[in-house]
Amino acid sequence: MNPTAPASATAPTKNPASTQGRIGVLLVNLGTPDSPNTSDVRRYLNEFLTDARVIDMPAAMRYPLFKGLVVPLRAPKSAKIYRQLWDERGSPLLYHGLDLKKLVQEKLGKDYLVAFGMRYQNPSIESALEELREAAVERIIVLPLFPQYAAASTGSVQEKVMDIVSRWWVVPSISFISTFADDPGFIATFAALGKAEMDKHDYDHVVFSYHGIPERHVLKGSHKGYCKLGSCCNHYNKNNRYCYRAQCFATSRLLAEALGLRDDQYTVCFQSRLQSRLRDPWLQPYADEVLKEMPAKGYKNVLAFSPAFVADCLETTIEVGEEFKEMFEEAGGGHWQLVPSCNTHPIWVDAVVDMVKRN
Ligand SMILES: C=CC1=C(C)c2cc3[nH]c(cc4nc(cc5[nH]c(cc1n2)c(C)c5CCC(=O)O)C(CCC(=O)O)=C4C)c(C)c3C=C
Ligand SMILES: [Fe+2]
Ligand SMILES: [Fe+2]
Repeated sequence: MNPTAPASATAPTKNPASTQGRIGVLLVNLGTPDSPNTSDVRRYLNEFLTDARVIDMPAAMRYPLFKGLVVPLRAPKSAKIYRQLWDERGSPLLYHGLDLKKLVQEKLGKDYLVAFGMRYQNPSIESALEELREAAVERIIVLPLFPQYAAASTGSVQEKVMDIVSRWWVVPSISFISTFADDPGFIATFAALGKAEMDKHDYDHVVFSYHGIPERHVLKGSHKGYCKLGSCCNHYNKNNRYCYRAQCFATSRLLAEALGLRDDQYTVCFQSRLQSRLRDPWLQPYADEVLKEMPAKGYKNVLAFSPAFVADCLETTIEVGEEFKEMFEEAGGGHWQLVPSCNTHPIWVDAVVDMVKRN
């Protein structure tokens, strides 16, 4: 060592500034078309239904079948329903997401930067992640806005995020909130929304209708073959934490408890199955079949929750709120009411903030 050399040449300069930056929060929902025009709906469905986590068949079959056949046939029909959904602010899934982002940012304050992206279409996950990268966030917490983990929803978001970030030269620390099926704040939000409806009307039965997925998807994710799609899903534990069916049952039990419902006062069912010629079974019972049988069982006034969604969208407002209502009334039912989703309910905003801070 040269004793005459200045200390600064050999020792690193002291850096008084901390390396600590803001924490990035990425909220992600599924996605929606840019407009309800058939061409935009077609582009959305093409991206959605060629995702290998949604349609889990070899690409050589998936592309010709879905891009070539299913989507061209489905797009005009879906566009018609999307036109029914669209309001002056556009697609509810999008504007509720952007509103939530703003409110969560306000509550989290300047130590956090909150971004919002969609798995399919816009704003893209790429653009949201780029916003966080530009701001040199210290780490990223990803919250896919699906209460119950499914490979087709949460898993797809995770894969997309990891794919993008893995191509960055500097890969930041990153963590995922993979399920919040039993989160107390999430349950408290739906309980409050449900109670508000129960105060307005007397109901003889409650329905918890979840987005369906193929049974195969559940079994593929079963830990060491634990899930048999039977009574195993009635208990939510470390062996089936990511079993979609067990999570839906756990959410329902907790909601029923919060609403003071006995076991015989509610029914769990699964909606929105994609009818395919392959006729693969989806999670059952199917919601449309369940609700048509209700009037004959004496359930004339039914309150319907859709707790697989934290924002109103096509699947809640149109499918449960309008199509199911019509089917129920045609089957002899009296009053059918959809409980609105969490959207920007203050308890939900606090729940998201809590989940982020706990992570
Ligand atoms: C709750 C999370 C969701 C899971 C799990 C999920 C699985 C899944 N979905 C399809 C097919 C379609 N879903 C569609 C709409 C849609 N799906 C979700 C969420 C989940 N899907 C949302 C939030 C929405 C609504 C988006 C909106 O813009 O409002 C559609 C498009 C509508 C239509 O044409 O009917 C399709 C198709 C499959 C095949 C699947 C699992 C394998
Ligand atoms: Fe879906
Ligand atoms: Fe299970």
